[in-house]
This record gives sequence, C-alpha cells and structure tokens, in this order.
Amino acid sequence: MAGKQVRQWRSMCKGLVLGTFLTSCTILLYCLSTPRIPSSHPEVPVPYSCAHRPSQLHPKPITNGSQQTTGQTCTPKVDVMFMKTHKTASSTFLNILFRFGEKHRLKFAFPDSRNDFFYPSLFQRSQVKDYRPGMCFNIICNHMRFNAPEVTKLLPTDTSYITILRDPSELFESSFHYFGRLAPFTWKIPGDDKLTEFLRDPHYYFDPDGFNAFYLKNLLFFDFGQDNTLELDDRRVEEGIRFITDRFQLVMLVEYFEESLILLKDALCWEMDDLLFFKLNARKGSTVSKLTPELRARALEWNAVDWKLYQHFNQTFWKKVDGYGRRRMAEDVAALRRRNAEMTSICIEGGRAVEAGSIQETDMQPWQPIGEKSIMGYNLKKNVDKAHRKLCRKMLMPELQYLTELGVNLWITKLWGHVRDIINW
Ligand SMILES: Nc1ncnc2c1ncn2[C@@H]1O[C@H](COP(=O)(O)OS(=O)(=O)O)[C@@H](OP(=O)(O)O)[C@H]1O
Repeated sequence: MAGKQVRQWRSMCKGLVLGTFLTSCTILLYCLSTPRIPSSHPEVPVPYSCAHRPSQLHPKPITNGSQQTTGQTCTPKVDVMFMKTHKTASSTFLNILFRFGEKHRLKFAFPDSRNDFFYPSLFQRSQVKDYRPGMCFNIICNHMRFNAPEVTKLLPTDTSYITILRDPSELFESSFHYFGRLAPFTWKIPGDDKLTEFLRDPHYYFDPDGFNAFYLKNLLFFDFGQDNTLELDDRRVEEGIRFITDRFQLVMLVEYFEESLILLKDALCWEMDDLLFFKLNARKGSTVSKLTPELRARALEWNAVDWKLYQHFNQTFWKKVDGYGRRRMAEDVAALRRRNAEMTSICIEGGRAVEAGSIQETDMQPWQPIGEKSIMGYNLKKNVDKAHRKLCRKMLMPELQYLTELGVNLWITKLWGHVRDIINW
C-alpha cells in the first residue's frame, strides 16, 4: 500500500517537474521570439493601394432600396483593417476575410510565428511578418491590441477600418469560460459555478494587476488599446469611444451578424457571395452558462465601460440600418441566410457542428481552451462536387489551419499546443 502511494507520488512529481520544465521552455521561447522593436522605423509613405491586379476589380452596379440599379457603379474595396476583438464571432469573420483576400490575391499583414501580434502588448508594425518600411499590405486582421499610429503607418490611407462588438454580458461569460483559467486569481474562486461566485463579489476576486486580468474586465475597451480599469465617469471613457467612432467606418454587432455583413457589403462594394459563412469557434451547449437576468445585470455592471461602448455603437448601427432601408435589409438578410443554408447542405456532414471528439480530420480540429474540449467543429461531407469542394473546405477550416495554409509559420502556437498535449492540459 505504502509502496503504491510512493509510486503515485513519484509519478505525480515527475509529471509536475516535466510540466514545469516544458512550460518554462515555452515561455522562454515565447519571450526570445518577441521581435526587437527598433526605436524608429524610417517613415516611407505607404503606396495608395497594392491590390495585386487592380484592373481585375470589376466595377459593379449600385442598387437602391427597391433593388433597382441606380446607374452608378462602385469598385470593391480591398484595403481592410479588421480589429479582431475577442469572443465576438471574429474567427467567423476572419474566415470571410481570408477567402476574400485569396479571391483577389491580396497581401495580408500577418503575424510571425504565432497567430496574434504579441497580444496583449500594443501593436507594432515591426511585428508583421516580413515587414520592411514602405511595404504594401491590403489586409490586417489577426488579434492585436490596437495601436492607431502604428497601424496607420502600415496600411494605405483610404483603408476601411472595421470591427465587431458583442453584448458585454455574453462576451464576459464566453471569455470567462475560454480564458478564465489563464488568470491565476480565478484559481482561488471556490465551488463549481465559478462565474456566479465571481460575479457575486468581483471586487474581492479580481486583481487588476494580476496576470491576464484584462480578459475578465472590459475586454473590448482593452482590445482597442484603452485602459480597461477606468471608472465609468472618467472622461477617458468618452474620449476612447469618440476615438473608436472617428477611426472605424463600420462597427458590426455579433447579435446582428448577418445585418452587419450586409452593411459591410454596402460599405465596401462587395458581392453577396463574399459574405457566405459558417459559425466557427462555437461552444457546445453544455458549457455555456445561461445568464439569469440578475447575473446579466451584474456582468454588465462589472463591465460597465464595455456596456457603454456597446450601447453607443448599437445606436449608430441601427441608424446605419435605417439609412440602408429596413425592408431592403430584411430582404438581403433573408437572401444571405438562404445562400448559407444551401452551402450547409452542400458542405457539412450531418448539417451541423459536432463536438471535438467527433471531428474526423485533424485539419478540421479547432483550438481548445485550457483543460477543455468545448469548442465545436465540422466534418466536411464526403461527396462534395468538384465545383464546391475547395470553397467548402475553406469555409469549415479553423483559423490556425487556414493561417498555415496561407503561409504563416505558427511554430510558437504549435509548440505550446504540443506542450499542452504532453501534460494533458
Ligand atoms: N455567426 C455568429 N453569430 C453569433 N455568434 C457567433 C458567430 N460565430 C461565432 N460566434 C460566437 O463567437 C464566439 C467566438 O468568438 P471569436 O471567434 O471571436 O473567439 S476568439 O477570440 O477568436 O477566440 C463564440 O461564442 P461562445 O460560444 O459564447 O463562446 C461563438 O459561438
């Protein structure tokens, strides 16, 4: 009996030592690979646009509220800055951008060695893969902490700035599930329902200086490069919102994802087929905490700055929809849903997302949060006709695999994945 216990202890210690060693190695490599940021890059003007073959961007007729052509034309906009906020359907939108970029052979400003721009540090253009001053990029869309002066120096002046927001209570719930374990101060929260316990007394559990604390308070405001710990009446909150209003032409809303895409199509002169999507990065139902009205109110109070930000852009969103025409919007959303439903029946085995354990191809396995297998993915239908095979595959492909296909070397992300596999985390 004693011998068995000693063996158990020994194997636990071995696991711990190995885990600590591998994690330290990964963290060290992570730090070593952070690009050295030169104090100043020479200012070379960014070319107007670097669309691969602008002559191939055919003008398309503009339609009005009654779907009649107005006699005018527009040319698709290909220069896009997408501020990829966290837990906001941003991976679904990224997939749309990847396909659009491939279709027009556009140049992406990608990160190097991992799938974000060294988040949560502020974006620096030197973090862009193969960056040289004066280089020309069309699209930047990976996770970053927004830093306007650096982004502006990277992209053409008439780039369209797009982003997406989500109801902060839902976002907080999603972020708590996905990133909670990465913030050590959550480890001390007792009980099984840690979210409810945290929201019972967030000030007690939250440590503003704690590692990864930003994931659990006003994450949207933080992603935009702002201070997420401000009090609601701090003038910097208003200033931050004004700054985002001035910088971003379109602020989409997760709750009205299709409507957002139609506004995008209108603003950027894209085609309906550019908007096709399948919902990516969704959790299985059993891991989603249903927020009672009381918990929702607490989550909004805790994320009051994000709530103010969201309410502001909810208002401007509906003004844009009014400008577009409510009826016209309803018709276009219905048309997009029809096309997506067609694609679902063409591409997806069983017509729906499945849990990680039921995904057959490794290429279709999404990245999972620590200690969980909660993110769902898809199986590609076996007999997709040749005309749709490529498109289906790309529409279903998770972010990391698609990035690899687009030529991004994700060695740090992959190494971290291997370490997690070994220590079974
Ligand atoms: N089309 C569409 N409509 C509504 N909601 C959607 C859509 N696509 C993705 N999702 C939900 O977005 C959450 C994942 O967001 P992200 O892809 O931005 O996550 S990440 O930050 O890149 O990890 C994740 O939310 P949770 O399931 O609540 O975690 C997804 O379910």
